Amino acid sequence: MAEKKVSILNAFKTIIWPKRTIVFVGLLLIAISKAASFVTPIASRYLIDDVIVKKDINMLKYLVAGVMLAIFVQAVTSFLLTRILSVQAQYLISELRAQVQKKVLSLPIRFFDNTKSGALVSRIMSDVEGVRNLIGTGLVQLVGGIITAVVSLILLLDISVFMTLFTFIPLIIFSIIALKAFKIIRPIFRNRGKINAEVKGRLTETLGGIRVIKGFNAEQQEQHVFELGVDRLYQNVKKSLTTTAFMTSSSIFLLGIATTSVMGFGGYNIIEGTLTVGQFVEFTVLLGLMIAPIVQMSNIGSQLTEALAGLDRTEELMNMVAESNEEERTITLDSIVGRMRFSDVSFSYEEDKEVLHHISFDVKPGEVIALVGSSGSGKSTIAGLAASFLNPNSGVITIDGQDMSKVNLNSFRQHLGVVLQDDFLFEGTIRENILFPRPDATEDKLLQAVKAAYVDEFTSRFDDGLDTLIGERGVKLSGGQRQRIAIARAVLADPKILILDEATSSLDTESEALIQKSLAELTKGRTTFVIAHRLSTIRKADQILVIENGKIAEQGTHDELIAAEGRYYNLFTYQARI
Ligand SMILES: Nc1ncnc2c1ncn2[C@@H]1O[C@H](COP(=O)(O)OP(=O)(O)OP(=O)(O)O)[C@@H](O)[C@H]1O
Repeated sequence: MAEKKVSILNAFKTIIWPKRTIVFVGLLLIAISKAASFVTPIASRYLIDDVIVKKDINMLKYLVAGVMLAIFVQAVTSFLLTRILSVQAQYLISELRAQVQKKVLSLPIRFFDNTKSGALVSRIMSDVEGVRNLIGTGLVQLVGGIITAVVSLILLLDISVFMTLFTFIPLIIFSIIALKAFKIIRPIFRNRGKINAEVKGRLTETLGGIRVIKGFNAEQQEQHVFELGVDRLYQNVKKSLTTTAFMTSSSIFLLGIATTSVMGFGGYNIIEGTLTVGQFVEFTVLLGLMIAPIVQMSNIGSQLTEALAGLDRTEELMNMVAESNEEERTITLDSIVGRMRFSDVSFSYEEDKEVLHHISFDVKPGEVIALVGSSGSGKSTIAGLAASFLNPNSGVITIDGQDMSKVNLNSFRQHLGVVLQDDFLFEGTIRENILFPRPDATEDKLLQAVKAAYVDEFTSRFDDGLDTLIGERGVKLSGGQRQRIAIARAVLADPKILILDEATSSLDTESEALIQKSLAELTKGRTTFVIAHRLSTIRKADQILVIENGKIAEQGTHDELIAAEGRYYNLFTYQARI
């Protein structure tokens, strides 16, 4: 994936500007809040110089009332800031997550072959959280901090130019160090997101493949891989911590110098009579008011940096090309009969490594076409092309005479159904799993599908029938039962074109018979591409393509191919893997 940085300008344009009203309200609130924060230090000068020295009770009342009011204003603005900005930021995060997920789902299958799903989960869920710091309190605090620092500076200069300059030099040095540090930290944060995603991705795979890991006694190996991953994460955090630690310690040192100067010069000026005690106290409190946001800014700065890094990655993803190009794919298929033709189709996953060479064949509507051949010969690739998951490098695939590369993918896929080897069932009830391609199907249709796939044969034995929970928290189903649910799902979807990857696992004869019967029901009247592993399926196919090394080695019906005594005959007679 190409590295691409979103400039702050870009983040401003796409995230902050559309929410300008809310950000403006936030800025207004922070300005009010900060203005109120100056009341206490100013009041403290009057308290010492006027109220205490001149014993002015009347003024004391005004001072106390003023300070109370200021504190009340600060409390209210702080509540509103969090309430308005943080809620808005969280809303934006959920909106962005939905957008990113939509984008991810629109990417071609090839993308998913090359990207860990754990990494994608982190892209969708974590990376967009940076918005919280842009729209939320981060940016506003930064602006608030700047306002406070500038106003304090003016007030400080008003009290004593000399003292201010002396305290200011260390602060300038600190700011320069902080800016340099951010430059170092930003790429570290960027990298952290990547490492996090990789480690999470591997962990998800480890947990998903626990049977294989335990089966091969490979826990140690996985532990090792994970330890390396968390160590990379640790090294990354360590690097950023070193920089932050350096920043913190230099801030302590430089601020110490500033404080010492204030003590020295302040004490001297009071003795000399050029500074009142009240002014001295005001100066000290104001200095604190100015320094606090500067120190805080280093924190906010790194938050903003992290936010921008996360958004960089989101932007990268959002710029990827979706599989369906609506401008090129202009043909809409409202209804189809299901005639498919491959004309001189070649395909390669990687450049210069062609895996299918000049494939041509015709499938009539409703025909079952069996793809057989040794492992790696290209059967799944042909099925992938027929399902529009892949696009040919050269040659043309047509559906009902229309060039598939010009057909709108959604309009084609509404006529498509897939039943794959390791079919995907998710947490939920059996009913939900069958209904998922057609959530609005009537109960009648659902029951028909359930019957056709012989799902009722086992659900009738469950107390909750079709509403039985499956998955982690539910009942565990056998391979054959899972397959039948997948078949029922396809029957309900009622596609015109069906891609069927027959399971290789052998089932007991009874299950096998039920699956065969339900498959016969499913393929009736549908153009079916079946990656066939069972003799019974192949025998019944209208057409068999024997694929070898990405080419069609033989083509015909079972009887024709047996009579020809060629490759198929050999596969068949030697009971090789077909
Ligand atoms: N995502 C991919 N990226 C790169 N090469 C791939 C990819 N998928 C498959 N291939 C290669 O393409 C060739 C054909 O693979 P394909 O999966 O179509 O074979 P198959 O006949 O279905 O095999 P099997 O019966 O083992 O599933 C193989 O050489 C394989 O290594």
